[in-house]
Amino acid sequence: MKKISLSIVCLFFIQFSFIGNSYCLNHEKNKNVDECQDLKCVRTNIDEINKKIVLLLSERMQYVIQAGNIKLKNNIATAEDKLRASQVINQAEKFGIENSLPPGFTKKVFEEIVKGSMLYEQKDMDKRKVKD
Ligand SMILES: O=C(O)C(=O)C[C@]1(C(=O)O)C=C[C@@H](O)C=C1
Repeated sequence: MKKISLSIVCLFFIQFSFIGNSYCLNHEKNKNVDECQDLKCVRTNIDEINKKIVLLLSERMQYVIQAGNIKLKNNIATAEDKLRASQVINQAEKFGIENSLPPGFTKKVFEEIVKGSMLYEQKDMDKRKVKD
């Protein structure tokens, strides 16, 4: 009942006010995990975290592309740096464990991130090589 009346109030707000609009559509966002007691709330927050992860990956990729630019300037034609890649993965795995993630989880995620980054960096470097 409480939910239905809140929805009616929200429908009214969405029609007539910007502040009400954002409150009604966003009030489940950024709830801490203990405040989230239903799947809808949990999934709303997971979706928001996913967006933050994607934004960080996009920012990271800009630095990866810049690494490729610097390599080309220094006459290095290969994006892959195996030593650095394994340092990045091991450092992330250690930090993951320190932050309560299951062993091996962060390693797997970062293996994919670093491999995908390297392939995209190489593609971009090859494109530039042809152009210059
Ligand atoms: O540090 C570099 O040289 C990069 O190009 C970045 C990066 C990474 O994603 O962290 C990508 C490819 C290399 O194999 C190593 C590391």
